[in-house]
Amino acid sequence: MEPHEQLLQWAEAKGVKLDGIAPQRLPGRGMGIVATRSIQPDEILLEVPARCLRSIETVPKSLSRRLPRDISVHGLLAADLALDSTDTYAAWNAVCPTPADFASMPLHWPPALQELLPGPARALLARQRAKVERDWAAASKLFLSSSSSSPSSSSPPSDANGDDDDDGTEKKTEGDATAAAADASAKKQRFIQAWLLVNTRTFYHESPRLRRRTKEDRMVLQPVADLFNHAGSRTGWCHVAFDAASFTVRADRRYAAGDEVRICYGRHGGDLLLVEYGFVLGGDDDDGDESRSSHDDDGNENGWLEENCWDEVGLDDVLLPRLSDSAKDKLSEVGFLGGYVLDAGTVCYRTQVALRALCCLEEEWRRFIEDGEDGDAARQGDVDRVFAGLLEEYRTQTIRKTVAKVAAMDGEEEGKGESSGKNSSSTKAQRELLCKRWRHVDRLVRITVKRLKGETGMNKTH
Ligand SMILES: C[S@@+](CC[C@H](N)C(=O)[O-])C[C@H]1O[C@@H](n2cnc3c(N)ncnc32)[C@H](O)[C@@H]1O
Repeated sequence: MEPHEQLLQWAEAKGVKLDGIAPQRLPGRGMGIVATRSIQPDEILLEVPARCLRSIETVPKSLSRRLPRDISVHGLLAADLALDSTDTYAAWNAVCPTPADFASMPLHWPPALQELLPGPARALLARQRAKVERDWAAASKLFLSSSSSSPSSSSPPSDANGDDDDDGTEKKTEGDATAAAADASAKKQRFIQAWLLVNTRTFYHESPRLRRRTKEDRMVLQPVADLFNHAGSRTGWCHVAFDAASFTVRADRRYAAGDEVRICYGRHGGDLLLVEYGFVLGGDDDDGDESRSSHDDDGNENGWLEENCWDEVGLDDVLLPRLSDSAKDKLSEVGFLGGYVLDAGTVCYRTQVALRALCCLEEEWRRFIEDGEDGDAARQGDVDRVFAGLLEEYRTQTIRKTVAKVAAMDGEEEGKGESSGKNSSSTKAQRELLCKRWRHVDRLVRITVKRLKGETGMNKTH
């Protein structure tokens, strides 16, 4: 029997109900959920009773009492996943991604490649790393203490894949510094693997205990529901809801047998999806060739943006280096320094403010902030021209050069990093993912340049 069939057997015995759907392996997406018959809008496709959740409530006391009281729920669940040596969740663990599957996560990329991520993705990665390190700092004592291998059993822990090569207790007593360092590193890697599982598979939930936590930390794991992939279109994803008794997933529309059924992880742009989930949505058939006129350029319904309608491009790297120190001070005073973005249809108001700090007189700039964009229509054309120039330069000087640099990198050089995916095929996949992300950035920038040049003013902000 396939692991996902065993998971279903285990989950259904615990009260999980699937109706008209089943897990299936899908090319390029790992596991996913597909319709097994035609489905009508509003049908309940999945019910996961609260007793099946893996949560702060299910972490054994033998583990939680040995961790700091203020450890995040994320850290606690990761420690539980990494150190659980019982077979309670064996059927569930067997369908979870392996460390090799997580080679696509930028956290595991070689530093040379991480440095070439778009600015917002680099910032997200730095925040993610800080969270991992904070949680590891809280959990590491337990992992590294000699008797800590398995708080809930006397046998050594095994990870989700049965890759049980960790005999930490013995190594530590050898007094061998090298072996101890390798052991510590392996334990940290195991923790990070579990941390990423939690990061990519949890659902927002509220229980009395979770309500005492920050919103960001109100997370639970649920079996089977964690096999739904993400849809980034405005429509075309099922509704997920919970109450005290259960989670339910309800069909948003009709599905034919064989259609993939997805949910929406949130209104996430491409940088976030890449850093937090390790994938990039949307086609990749565009090499930036200006001579080809693609319907995608207008972001119309059939284009690539349909697949990730919430995609956006961070512009801090475009604008901040252009601003003088005094312009930055002024922007900072009014709360508009940084955080500049554009999407397929709009350029954010913060960007408009920063652009005027670049190319308008101070009184015009102040009037714009006070009156909003409508008070400044006469200057909009000049601002658009300057902005289009900056974006075109960004395309030639940053985007294209970065894509060329990534394409020219070879796996051996990258392998010097601390990547978990050191073999050349995984680093090639990492490079392709990064290039794909940059090509999407390029397309959004190109769409904006066209609009700036083709219209008298940018009348949309967000
Ligand atoms: C909650 S899991 C979904 C199930 C997952 N595909 C699996 O094999 O277990 C989230 C992960 O699925 C993958 N994923 C989700 N949506 C995707 C999509 N639209 N395209 C490609 N990969 C996707 C990413 O690797 C993400 O980190």
